[in-house]
Amino acid sequence: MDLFNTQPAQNINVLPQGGTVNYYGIIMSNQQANSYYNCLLETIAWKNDEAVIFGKHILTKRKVAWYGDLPFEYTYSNTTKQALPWTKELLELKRLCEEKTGETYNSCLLNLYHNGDEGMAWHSDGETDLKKNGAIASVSLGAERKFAFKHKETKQTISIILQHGSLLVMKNETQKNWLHRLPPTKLVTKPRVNLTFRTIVK
Ligand SMILES: O=C(O)CCC(=O)C(=O)O
Ligand SMILES: [Fe+2]
Repeated sequence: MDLFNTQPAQNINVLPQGGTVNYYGIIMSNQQANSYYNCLLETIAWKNDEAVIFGKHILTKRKVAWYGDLPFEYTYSNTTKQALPWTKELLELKRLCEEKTGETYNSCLLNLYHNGDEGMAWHSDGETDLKKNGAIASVSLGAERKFAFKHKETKQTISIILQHGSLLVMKNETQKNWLHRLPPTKLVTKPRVNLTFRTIVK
């Protein structure tokens, strides 16, 4: 028994209603987290994210990558990407998430935020080829960042700090009822890598 555990318990829902978000806290040793962080920075096929906004092609500062079991096509921000085959480290992290959450995943979207200038605006992960109400497992490596939820109707907001080597899971009706974002901040000068393991249905 961990008498001095200061993390919220993983079976506690961070959301008060309309969805389930479990924060598991740090799920690996600091050494493991450092080594995944360094390795992913070097081995992932990072690309500036392409988005189409009002018909204009733009490149975001944040970098992204998309991996999966099959060369799935994945459309978001009005552009289509094709999944690359898993790397050794991504498969290890996928299995760790599956073991911790009791769910399975077949794809992973990675984000690289170079510093606090880069973030992600309010959205929900409701793309049509994602499994409806499927779990999304989010692993954070590198700089600690704030992550926030906003209820679509009540506008209630909840925020949480995502630590180096931590796991957060969003499931059930979270995407239907809540938006989430990674707010930009002047306080963070170091990179953060985020991996979201998802289930694509075709
Ligand atoms: O960087 C994060 O923690 C969240 C990323 C996210 O919401 C997404 O990729 O859909
Ligand atoms: Fe998201």
